[in-house]
Amino acid sequence: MAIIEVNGLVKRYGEHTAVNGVSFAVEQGEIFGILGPNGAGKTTTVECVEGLRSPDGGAIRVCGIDPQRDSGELRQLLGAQLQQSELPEKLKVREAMELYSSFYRAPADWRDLIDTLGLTAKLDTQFRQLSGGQKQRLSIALALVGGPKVAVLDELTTGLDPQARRDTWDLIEQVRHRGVTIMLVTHFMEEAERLCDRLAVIDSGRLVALDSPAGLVARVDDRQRIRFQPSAPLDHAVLTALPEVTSVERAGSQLVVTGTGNLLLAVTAVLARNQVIAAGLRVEQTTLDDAFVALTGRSIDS
Ligand SMILES: Nc1ncnc2c1ncn2[C@@H]1O[C@H](COP(=O)(O)OP(=O)(O)OP(=O)(O)O)[C@@H](O)[C@H]1O
Repeated sequence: MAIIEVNGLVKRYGEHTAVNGVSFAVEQGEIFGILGPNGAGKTTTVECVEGLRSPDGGAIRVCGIDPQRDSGELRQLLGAQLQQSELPEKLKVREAMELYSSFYRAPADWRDLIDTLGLTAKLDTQFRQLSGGQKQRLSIALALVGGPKVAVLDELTTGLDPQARRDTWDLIEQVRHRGVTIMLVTHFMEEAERLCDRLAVIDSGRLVALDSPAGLVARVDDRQRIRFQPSAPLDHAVLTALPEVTSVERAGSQLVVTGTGNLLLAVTAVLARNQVIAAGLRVEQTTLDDAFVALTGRSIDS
């Protein structure tokens, strides 16, 4: 069952069309990622879903509710991660949880949530005295305190160190196991690959692909890359002549051979016939990064 439906969403800022006809449906219990480079229209899309921005075209439903028409009801169903700057510096963790849970008809047990998030020892700590990771975890707790059916998390792990990032991913898995549908905005490939069931890839306001991370990679092709240092000069033509090989490039002292099928076997057989040893040989599969470049024509960081 679709819990979020976005159909032909258009949002303009003056002359600039930030979101241009984006459609997708998020199923109940999914972790659904919105992936795209800076300025792609990800935040604008989720802000329309959250009812914070009014669309210029298209339709949105969250649990059957129009976010613009019934924002009061939406607040009870949808938990959004706050931007950190939205909390007063002197507010204590306990006060924040009590205040936010008072906004909801059927709030979750906030002590339980704080415990799961590892913040129990910080209940009497002011917001300004929390570390970056603790602030981030508090913002997740506040997104979940209303016992929402849907949680929208924007740039969940930006600014966290690698360990805190991994801990946050584990936490999001736990939240999903509580039955919450999660919409996650990210520009971290590893996060998208590790957490999301499906990804909407957005570029310049348009949806360019919608699939599982593995599906996106498979969609690009089954290209592989082999990297090695030849022990003796090798005529590239002996490799390019192979039907499995699509290209041979030199990278410093290494050769990078790209191709499909049983590339490794074909290349190593040719090397053996030519009495060339492949030092430091590595096989690299297509990654989500490669898929992103193939889909959008650029790297996510560019
Ligand atoms: N309030 C606004 N007024 C005018 N233009 C805006 C406004 N908010 C966003 N934009 C523009 O709309 C486009 C999409 O912005 P949006 O914040 O949705 O992108 P994003 O994919 O979330 O980017 P980022 O990853 O950098 O947060 C950008 O070109 C941005 O400059």
